[in-house]
Amino acid sequence: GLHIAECQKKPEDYQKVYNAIATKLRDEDEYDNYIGYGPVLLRLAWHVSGTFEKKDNSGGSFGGTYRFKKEMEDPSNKGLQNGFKFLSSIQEQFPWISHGDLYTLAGVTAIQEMQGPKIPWRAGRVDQTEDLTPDNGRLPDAKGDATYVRNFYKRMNFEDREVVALLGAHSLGKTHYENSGFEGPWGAATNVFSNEYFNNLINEKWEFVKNEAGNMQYNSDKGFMMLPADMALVQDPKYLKIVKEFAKDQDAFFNEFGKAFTKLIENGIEFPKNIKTTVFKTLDEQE
Ligand code: HEM
Ligand SMILES: Nc1cccc2nccn12
Repeated sequence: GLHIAECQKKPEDYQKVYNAIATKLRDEDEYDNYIGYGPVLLRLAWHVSGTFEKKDNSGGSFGGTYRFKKEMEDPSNKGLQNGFKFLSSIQEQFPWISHGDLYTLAGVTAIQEMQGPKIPWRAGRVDQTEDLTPDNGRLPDAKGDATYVRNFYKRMNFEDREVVALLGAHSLGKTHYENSGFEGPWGAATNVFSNEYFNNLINEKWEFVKNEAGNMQYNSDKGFMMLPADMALVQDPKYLKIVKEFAKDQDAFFNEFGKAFTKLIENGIEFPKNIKTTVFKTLDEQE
């Protein structure tokens, strides 16, 4: 059955955690050739939530099971240990926060501090025991085509528009051979949230090439790259229509992403009425 959220702390307590993560993001800006920790924290929040299986309500962000070996060492999670290590000092400073709340709050902080949309967030995830750790293999394959991507996200109750919006997060950070067998973009990696990904999909001239790890990927002459699963969004007519809309209208993209990301990090959890939604202030808004 659904997990019921439980929370004893107040919204201002979580704003303190947000501020500690946001301050550390600013201080430790050299990570990954000065991309910073934003993208990898966002990917961590997505990966701990993307294990959700609606059929038996297993996986998902509630239990914080990423902290256990089986999930941390899932090949799909390679590289996320950098995000986990970044959060260890935050965990020490706020020992009362559950792991699921910490990982998802860190993803929200990363998005907002990278000038992305506001992401409504609720506390109350409760650490579960190791036996509830979901098996490896629940996260999507980068080689998937549009049919694969559409079917994959059905497992988490996401429709086309939500899927296209969520993939817009690929305007951030980069791929690394040592993590996933894909590499790039070169020089153009960013840490500012935008709809650039959609404009690149449409406007760049793409070449489908075998990379140095033996995997096929799309490269553009401007140094951008796309995964096969990215390119699926312009190969499928229904996805393409939404890509074109988000390429033109950044607000529409931001709006859709904000809703879909909250849904992603809350999948499988029931929040009692007394647990209020928090919209955190960015550091800039508090200065
Ligand atoms: C079809 C679905 C998806 C696939 C196949 C996919 C695959 C990948 C791969 C292979 C990487 C490179 C990892 C590395 O080499 O370090 C990556 C990076 C990334 N992904 Fe996705 N992803 C998907 C959906 C998402 C979603 C839904 C989000 C967030 C909402 C997301 C956020 C990110 C971010 C921020 C990075 C950059 C990480 C960094 O720079 O360290 N991805 N993704
Ligand atoms: N930055 C980034 C990360 C992951 C996938 C991806 N595709 C295009 C760009 N991109």
